[in-house]
Amino acid sequence: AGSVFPVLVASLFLVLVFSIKFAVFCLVEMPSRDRQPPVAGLIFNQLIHFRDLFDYMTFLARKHRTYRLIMPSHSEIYTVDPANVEYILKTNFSNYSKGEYNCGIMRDLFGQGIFAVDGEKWRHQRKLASHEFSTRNLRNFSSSVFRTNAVKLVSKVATAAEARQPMNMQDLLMKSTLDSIFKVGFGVDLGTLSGSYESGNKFSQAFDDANFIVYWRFVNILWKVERYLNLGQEATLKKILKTIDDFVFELIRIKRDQLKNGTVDSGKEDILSRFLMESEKDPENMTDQYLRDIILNFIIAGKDTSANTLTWFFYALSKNPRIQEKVVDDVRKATGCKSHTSADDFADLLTEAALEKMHYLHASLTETLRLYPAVPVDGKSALEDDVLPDGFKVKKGSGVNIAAYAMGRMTFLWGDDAELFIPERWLAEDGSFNPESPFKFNAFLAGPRICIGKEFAYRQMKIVAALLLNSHEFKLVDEDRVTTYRTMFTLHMDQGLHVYAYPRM
Ligand code: HEM
Repeated sequence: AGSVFPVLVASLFLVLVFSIKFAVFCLVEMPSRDRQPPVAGLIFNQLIHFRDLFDYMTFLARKHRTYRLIMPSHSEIYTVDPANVEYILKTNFSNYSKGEYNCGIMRDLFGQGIFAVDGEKWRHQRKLASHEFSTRNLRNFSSSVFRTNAVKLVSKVATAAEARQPMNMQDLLMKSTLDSIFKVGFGVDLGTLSGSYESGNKFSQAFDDANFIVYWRFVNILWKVERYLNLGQEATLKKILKTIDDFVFELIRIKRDQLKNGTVDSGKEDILSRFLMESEKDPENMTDQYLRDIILNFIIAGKDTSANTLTWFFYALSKNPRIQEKVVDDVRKATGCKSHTSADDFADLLTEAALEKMHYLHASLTETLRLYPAVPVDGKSALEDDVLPDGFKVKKGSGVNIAAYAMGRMTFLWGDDAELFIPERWLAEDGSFNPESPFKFNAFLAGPRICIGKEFAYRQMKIVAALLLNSHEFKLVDEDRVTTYRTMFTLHMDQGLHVYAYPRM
């Protein structure tokens, strides 16, 4: 109790300072309209609304397309204006970096990995990763891994369907995508879906918990004090990070041994092996610690995003049986498969050409990302004073956030039916997919830091969705249950997605 007291005093003091600052803003700055974005509140408001944070941002964005929240050290600006988004992500890219504020929060988990660095470190990793993702080798290898793992997933679902048992699809999808990313990224069969590898499951749970606790720091301005005193969530995080680190360093050790013994197949080197070979040329910079960071960033990039999107996709389809049937028609037409086929046979039909023909499935996944973007908010920091296209000033050091979740719900962007799930909005008259500007639909962001894995993710999601839907029909266990997210970096469904599956003819 003794160590809690200083935190309590510090909190009260900060609340007092904040309240005075806020009063000064309201009384002095607001009426004079210095053309900074309107103040929508204090960062404390986000603390109160932490559980429904992204909906709270949506609520504020309906009032002001660009607004700011006041913090002790700086303002955090939020925008849903596509012109601003284009300006921040592309036109004046060099003025909007991740910044020390965001990177400082993320460092314990993400280290010096691509998500949490700027400048030279970012350029180096971006170049290496972009090269990897563009190779035909990786495309072929990853597609075959996706097919193999999706067939295993169908078999899990079939077992539950036969026993008429409900299943948590989010859990199964998370395990399946984690297995895929480990195989493609690091050449390792983790086997979390089959439950064959206990430490893989422990690692996965630790990773999700760390994602949640680190995100909490964005609203808990006392996190550094708590970390220093080793209290509460910060004490838990410390333990979790140890589990994560032990696991990843062991992985690096195994891969280094494999490389030394020449047991890596040179035609199919996974991404980690390539980074390791790179590290031999540059051992001073590419230390084990740096490799650990690259690996963790890669996992969060590749596991949570695709699994979260698929989870919301199955949720939307279970809510809309008509759309579910249309997706099944689409995948069967594209593969030339007239009725039920075994998962193994159907997987062979999922060639790149067939996947490209699946316009309705592509539209449904994109509609999912519009309403449930896997990365719901993306934060940058202004290096210099600036003025956004909507005329609002940005002060040096301000946070600038692109609120993708809120953007997907704006009627001024998507029309009065913005909150409804309508894949058809993405289709041209001839049924082909019609993309939107990446500054309006920004689930993958845009500009020089656009997601590297976009094509990879669509390919994976299409293979998994096609195989599952060709074999089973999905219905929610409880139609009336309120479904929401767990606030963190990625849009996890809170409490999972519980469905029944029925074999499809
Ligand atoms: C539905 C799936 C996905 C979505 C919605 C998505 C979205 C995003 C977003 C919003 C960012 C920007 C994050 C930021 O700057 O803070 C990003 C970056 C990135 N994504 Fe994805 N992503 C997906 C899948 C993947 C996959 C499967 C991979 C790789 C296996 C991947 C690799 C990356 C990488 C390496 C970056 C960092 C790019 C940079 O900073 O230059 N993503 N992604």
